[in-house]
Amino acid sequence: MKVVKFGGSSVANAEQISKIIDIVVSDADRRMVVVSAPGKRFSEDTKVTDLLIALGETVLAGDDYEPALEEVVGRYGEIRQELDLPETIIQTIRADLQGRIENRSSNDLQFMDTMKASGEDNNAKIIAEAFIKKGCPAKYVNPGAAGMLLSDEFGNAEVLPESFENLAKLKYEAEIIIFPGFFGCTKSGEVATFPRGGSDITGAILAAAVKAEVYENFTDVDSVCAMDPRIIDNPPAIDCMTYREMRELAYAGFGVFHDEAIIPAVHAEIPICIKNTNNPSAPGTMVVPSRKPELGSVVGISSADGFSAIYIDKYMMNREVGFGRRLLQILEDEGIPFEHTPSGIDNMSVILRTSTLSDKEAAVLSRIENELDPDKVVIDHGLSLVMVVGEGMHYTPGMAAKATEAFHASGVNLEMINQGASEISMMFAVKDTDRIIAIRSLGAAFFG
Ligand SMILES: Nc1ncnc2c1ncn2[C@@H]1O[C@H](COP(=O)(O)OP(=O)(O)O)[C@@H](O)[C@H]1O
Ligand SMILES: N[C@@H](CC(=O)OP(=O)(O)O)C(=O)O
Repeated sequence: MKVVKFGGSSVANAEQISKIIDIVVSDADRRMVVVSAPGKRFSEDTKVTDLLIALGETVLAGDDYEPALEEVVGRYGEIRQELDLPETIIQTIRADLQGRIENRSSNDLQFMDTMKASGEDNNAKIIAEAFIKKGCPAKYVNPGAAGMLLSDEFGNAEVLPESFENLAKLKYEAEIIIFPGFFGCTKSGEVATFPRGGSDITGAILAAAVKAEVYENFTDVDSVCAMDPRIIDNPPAIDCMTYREMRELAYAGFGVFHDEAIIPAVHAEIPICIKNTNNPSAPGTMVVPSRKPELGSVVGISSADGFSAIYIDKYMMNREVGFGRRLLQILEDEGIPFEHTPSGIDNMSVILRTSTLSDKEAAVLSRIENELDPDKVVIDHGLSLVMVVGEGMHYTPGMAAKATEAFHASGVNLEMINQGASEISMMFAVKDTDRIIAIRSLGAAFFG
């Protein structure tokens, strides 16, 4: 059995939906289909999830939400018309959205999740109808009813372990399952969503639950590229990579696959194949537990902006037992996760996502000053992380030198390096303004 996930670009309009039906019916093993909400039909278009966020925010602001609601309904209306499905579907979708608004929770985050989740939920219902109309027995399955249980961190939920056993039962269904991605429900029955891009996570959970032979993730590129194709023209394609490589690259900027979607696949050892809905015969990129890399080879280079660094200097820090723990405790108390902590004998830095600091920055600074008595503490913003990743980098001398020479030659100032924490990656922090040039210079150094 194969679990297949189609991203927003693959289900953005009737033409794309017709392609996904052909892809599914062309292989009898493709029994479970996870779908996203309609994505962008052209580059300046707006994803339905973003329209739903705008609708939810209009409702919360107490403004007239009818135009925003009609814009969402209009997107489904166009799909329905082109697929020649009954008009009643659109009335049902409008009533569904009205119901979500009228019965809204007093918890704004939970309400927003209910609105966001409707994107995939209503699309899955339409797509199931489209399969049936083409004579292919298919069935919409509601994630909550099927036992996709999530934590109650609305907008950032995680799967609960019992979900896997609940969802395993779906493999006995006779029809092709059409399963909306991106959401599930909490133990108390409230809708909760994964982080943005989370339909990839739904697909991986289902694949692990039913012990699929492969998790096929269909998107709009032939393969994962060694660098973001939006930054570099014609980057090399990746035929095969490991879970670890994909996780590291996805975590820092490879938008093509969600980094958290790797975990369920790793646990169940399900290979992932990333393929193109617009060119399904292309082999795609395989993501597998292990591979034999060429020594010294790099598989990919990714980058992401939106990071900050806390720099702390304190003479004799190395003698102060518990300094690091107390620093991290302050972040824990404030609910701030950290990404990297490079340290020296008298200094320690913590890299974190700027969005997680938000309004807590002053409190964090004052606690560090009062509780850790540093010689100096500063918080720097506007940083990007650049990751160079490859199983082949392990035990290969000269990899960092090659990267720093490339930075030097292109005038990129390095703010921080973290090498060795992970044996398959090097992390470089640079100013946001240097990110693109940093990627291009590394690309030239490692891929020619
Ligand atoms: N390293 C990469 N390789 C391929 N595509 C990438 C990479 N980094 C970013 N992308 C972008 O990811 C896009 C596909 O991801 P996404 O928009 O989430 O697709 P979907 O609509 O299928 O969910 C591609 O169109 C491409 O622009
Ligand atoms: N629709 C959701 C979830 C998702 O995974 O979408 P996509 O497959 O278009 O990345 C989002 O936009 O975040």
